Amino acid sequence: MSAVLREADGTPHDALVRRLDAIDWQNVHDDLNAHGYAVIPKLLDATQCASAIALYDEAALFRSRIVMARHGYGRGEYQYFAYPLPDLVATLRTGVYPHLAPLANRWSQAMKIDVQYPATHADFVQRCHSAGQKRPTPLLLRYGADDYNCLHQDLYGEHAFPLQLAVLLSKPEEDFTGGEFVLTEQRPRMQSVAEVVPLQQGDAIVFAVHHRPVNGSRGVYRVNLRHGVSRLRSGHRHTLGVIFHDAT
Ligand SMILES: O=C(O)CCC(=O)C(=O)O
Ligand SMILES: [Fe+2]
Repeated sequence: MSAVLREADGTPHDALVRRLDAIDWQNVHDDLNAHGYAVIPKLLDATQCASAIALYDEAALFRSRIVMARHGYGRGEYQYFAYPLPDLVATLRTGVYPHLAPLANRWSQAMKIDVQYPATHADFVQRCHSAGQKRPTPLLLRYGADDYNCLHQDLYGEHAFPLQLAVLLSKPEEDFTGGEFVLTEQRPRMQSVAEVVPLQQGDAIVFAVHHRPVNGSRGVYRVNLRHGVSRLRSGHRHTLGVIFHDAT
């Protein structure tokens, strides 16, 4: 291959940045406004998914490992990355954030929450660090047969970015069965609604961490979201989770 071609192809980092730039973010915002989540098909290719799964066994990359059953979180395990984050994770975190911050700000205003988010992730994470939230929260999750993830919210301190991202790294029906991504919405004085989100390998889901605004007949109200994973019937399932705020 000629040097010119190599330059044009660029590094894996460049490829992911180009992929992020090609996304129709208005469409992502529209889906988030309508449903509280948006799917970005094929955010990562099969090679990127395989490299991300392989990171799980590199203990030095992580700051802690959680066995979910020990805490009543479900069954399965996950590990939080340490700083510095691996390239792929850092690129996703800093590359996706600026596309979501404008929507986060509109949601704040709609819900009359007195918080605005800066345009860059560097500035937002600086805010977290100044408040003592210094530990990185991106994580890799690993589930086997009969494992599941209880409905939860990834809040780790006073500062919380209202949207997060998860990428399914494994192939449904081939690598695992069952293990569906589930979201619930608790509406004021009403019963909760559940939604199962079908994902393919490499698909990302962007979803509300905690609250989102919904337009009702008497103005905007707040719904409370939780997410989790239904029980795997067989196989292994890996996910990469990207949360934008750091933890205390
Ligand atoms: O494994 C999943 O799909 C859910 C992961 C999760 O809870 C997260 O990324 O915060
Ligand atoms: Fe989560």
